[in-house]
Amino acid sequence: MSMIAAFYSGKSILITGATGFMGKVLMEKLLRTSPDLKVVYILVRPKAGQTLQQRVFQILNSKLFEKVKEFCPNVHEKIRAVSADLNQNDFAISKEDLQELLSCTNIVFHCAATVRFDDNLRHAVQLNVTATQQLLLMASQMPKLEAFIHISTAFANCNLKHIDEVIYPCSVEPKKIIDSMEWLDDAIIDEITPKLIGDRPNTYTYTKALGEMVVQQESENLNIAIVRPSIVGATWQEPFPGWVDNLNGPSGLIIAAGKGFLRSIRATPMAVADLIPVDTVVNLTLAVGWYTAVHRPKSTLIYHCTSGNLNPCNWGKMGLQVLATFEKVPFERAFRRPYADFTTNNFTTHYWNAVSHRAPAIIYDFYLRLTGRKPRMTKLMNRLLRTISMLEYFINRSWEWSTYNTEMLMSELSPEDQRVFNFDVRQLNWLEYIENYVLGVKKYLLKEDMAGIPEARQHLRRLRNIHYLFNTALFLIVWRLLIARSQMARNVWFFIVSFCYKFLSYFRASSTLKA
Ligand SMILES: CCCCCCCCCCCCCCCCCCCCCCCCCC(=O)SCCNC(=O)CCNC(=O)[C@H](O)C(C)(C)COP(=O)(O)OP(=O)(O)OC[C@H]1O[C@@H](n2cnc3c(N)ncnc32)[C@H](O)[C@@H]1OP(=O)(O)O
Ligand SMILES: NC(=O)C1=CN([C@@H]2O[C@H](COP(=O)(O)OP(=O)(O)OC[C@H]3O[C@@H](n4cnc5c(N)ncnc54)[C@H](OP(=O)(O)O)[C@@H]3O)[C@@H](O)[C@H]2O)C=CC1
Repeated sequence: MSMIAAFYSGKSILITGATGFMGKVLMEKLLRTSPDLKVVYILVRPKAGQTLQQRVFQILNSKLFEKVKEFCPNVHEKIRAVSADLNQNDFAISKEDLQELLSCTNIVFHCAATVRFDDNLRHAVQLNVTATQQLLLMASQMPKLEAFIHISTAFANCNLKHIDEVIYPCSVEPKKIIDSMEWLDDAIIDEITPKLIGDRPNTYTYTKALGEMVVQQESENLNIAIVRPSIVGATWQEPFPGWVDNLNGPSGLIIAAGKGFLRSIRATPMAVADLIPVDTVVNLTLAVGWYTAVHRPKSTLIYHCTSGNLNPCNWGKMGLQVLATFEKVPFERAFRRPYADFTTNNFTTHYWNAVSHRAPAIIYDFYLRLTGRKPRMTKLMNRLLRTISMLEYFINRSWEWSTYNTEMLMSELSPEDQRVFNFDVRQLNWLEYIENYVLGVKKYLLKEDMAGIPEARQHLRRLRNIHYLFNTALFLIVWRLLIARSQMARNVWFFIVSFCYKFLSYFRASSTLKA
């Protein structure tokens, strides 16, 4: 019997960010392994014209939740969606709902965040710092609370090379930042943002670091732990391999490469690709919830959920395996044949951006215009290049994260828990994982049918022929222009033609003699 699964039975669990990538997998695993839990409260906001009930219905009826229903047929009754917007004061939760949450919650998993790298500081602070502070305040009024688990990121301190499982203070107190956001206007905030974030690459990593400081400040009153995952990728094993549902991390770039948009990217092939499967993060998070509640460690423990120090994979190996998988399972309706390479300096990056990204986009838009359609490729390509520029920071550096607490926790688990809540990334076979990841992107993100593979292959063959034809035509045009303008080109052309003529005459003469 799993001690962790038994621990969650009968419990009331509050999850923020349950509609997000990680939140969904967390909810799924909880319901599958502890179907006897009392209730899962999820804070949800209406979004994109959908009410919260519609959103929850859609999630629970998705492929991800198919297996859960075998173990927990009344899954709909176990989920209680509470209308809440973390951007609002007191989360805009109704009084009755708030009362129920305060009086019943046993465990809090705080996953909600803005993970956008380009968010303005005000919004990032609101969600990643102020909302965390407010949730902690709520938690401090929960008499039955046993543990509060905060999901941060291993990149909160990406300005350092070696990162320990400790909280590193930021130069300005989070409370001061929160206060200043109330009275500073947007223009001034934009101006001071670079100074505040310092040597971090974006507001996301900075506000996640501030969020950790807020958590630390409340840790005297609460039983808290922090989980810091690195780059969260598709599922490794559970509920099935390769599940992914958003473009974050490598997923968007896998699509861009598979569809032939992305042809080169500035990356360091030997830099560690610190990817971690989402089910591994969820297993660790649930184990941390159990350990924090049952063992009540004296201080706030931080757990790194990273792969680099235990089972490293680099971007070069990952890229090659991604490309190899495209050979086996091509994506449908590709723009160009999938081929991409890493560039390592500014000059080659600019060159390949111009030749492999911008030029084909301009040519394709010209073709769209000629055929009376609206050009769109240049715009799309510009957005892709902007996205890449924001991810580059993370694929050209390596970090070292210590994992003492994570390893300590692993050793505390019973063999059964180590199996059911496996977060031992040493068992991960990268090549198999990446292949399943690419397949998952095709099936669950692009919603492409495997039956369409022969047609996709045929489309790629057509693209190859167009490519050869285009290159030959281009060569002939350039050559023709050169011959018209340069004596040297004419001499070379004359030499080649006469050489071919002589060769053919010799060949013809020798075959006549033999006959
Ligand atoms: C040796 C030879 C081998 C050769 C091999 C060659 C290999 C070739 C194979 C390639 C694979 C191998 C390399 C993998 C490298 C992975 C790097 C990962 C680093 C991640 C580090 C994370 C560390 C921190 C982890 C954390 O702790 S946090 C979680 C991470 N957080 C994020 O990853 C948010 C990022 N995103 C945004 O910050 C916003 O997305 C924003 C970007 C501002 C746009 O924003 P915007 O343009 O305003 O609007 P959107 O609506 O968002 O998107 C607008 C348009 O961009 C598209 N699009 C959104 N996203 C992405 C995305 N990712 N990738 C691509 N496209 C994307 C979207 O499809 C939409 O297209 P459209 O609709 O126009 O067609
Ligand atoms: N993905 C990754 O690579 C990594 C993620 N993390 C951390 O893991 C956690 C989860 O990330 P992930 O699941 O990937 O992120 P997602 O963007 O997929 O999910 C974010 C969640 O936060 C919710 N949320 C955002 N704004 C609000 C709001 N105003 N009110 C209520 N809910 C809101 C979203 O709700 P809605 O659906 O309504 O938008 C969604 O459920 C985050 O704390 C992130 O920092 C850490 C390392 C890496």
